[in-house]
Amino acid sequence: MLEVRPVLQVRDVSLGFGGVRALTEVSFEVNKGELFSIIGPNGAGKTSMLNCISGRYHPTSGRVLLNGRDVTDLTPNVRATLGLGRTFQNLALFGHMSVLDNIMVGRHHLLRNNAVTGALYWGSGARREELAHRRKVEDIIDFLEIAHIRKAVAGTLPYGLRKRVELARAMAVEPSIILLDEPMAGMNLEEKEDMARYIVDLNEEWGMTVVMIEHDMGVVMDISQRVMVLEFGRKIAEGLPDEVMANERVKVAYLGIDDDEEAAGESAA
Ligand SMILES: Nc1ncnc2c1ncn2[C@@H]1O[C@H](COP(=O)(O)OP(=O)(O)OP(=O)(O)O)[C@@H](O)[C@H]1O
Repeated sequence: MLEVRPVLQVRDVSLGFGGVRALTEVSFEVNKGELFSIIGPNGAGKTSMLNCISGRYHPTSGRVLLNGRDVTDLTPNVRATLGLGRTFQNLALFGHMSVLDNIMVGRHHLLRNNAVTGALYWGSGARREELAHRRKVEDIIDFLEIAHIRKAVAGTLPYGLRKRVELARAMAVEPSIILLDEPMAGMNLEEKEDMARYIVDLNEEWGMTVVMIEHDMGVVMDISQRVMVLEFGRKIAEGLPDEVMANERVKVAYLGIDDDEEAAGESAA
């Protein structure tokens, strides 16, 4: 039987900033094709965890494995070449560049022929490669329905569209897993619904493995296949959305609902 290897394995990851323990021995795995969300109250360690996975932070202890390979000591750029894509909580687009150029930047490391060889051998391999890249980028543009703004300067676009362009750029890397840091933050309801649909399609139609941090609980519970809950840097629950919602510790820690208190309140009334 074929072994199903997780795309992402996080093993006993701890992270400290001076006296602050941002993460304490957190372990979890994400399988190919999953849409996995990390939730928790403010300061629970969600962004710290995403940064440990992407390589922006290095865990004080513990390991991070990508497609079975230990990447703990590798830089974010090397992790990107190994199939890790990400978007940021605060947008990280090149504001002065066009939408198309922003997306092409995402594909830069995939270009085998660089500018010099491309100039020398234009008309052969480099040209074919360039065309293949353009086609891939066009697929992404079609998928995210941003064809009408391809030439627009990224910095001039409304926030919701800039978030979509950022997703396009992350997709352009052709990652085996994509990390989404609060993809709906700052969006209105309509923009949120659109983004949720793109994420679900990305997962279901493109088969992309997704790890998402998101504060909007409704969206998280609607679209995630599995959810992990952090509190004070520790994992307090992991499972199907319904299981997590029903978990007593989660209700108290995250939602501020205590069933015992509720029952006591009802019987006193
Ligand atoms: N660069 C840093 N330097 C010092 N402390 C940090 C740093 N980054 C995070 N922390 C601390 O680590 C803890 C976890 O923070 P983190 O931002 O990971 O939580 P979070 O769950 O993402 O919070 P939020 O939902 O508010 O974004 C917090 O106590 C935070 O103050």
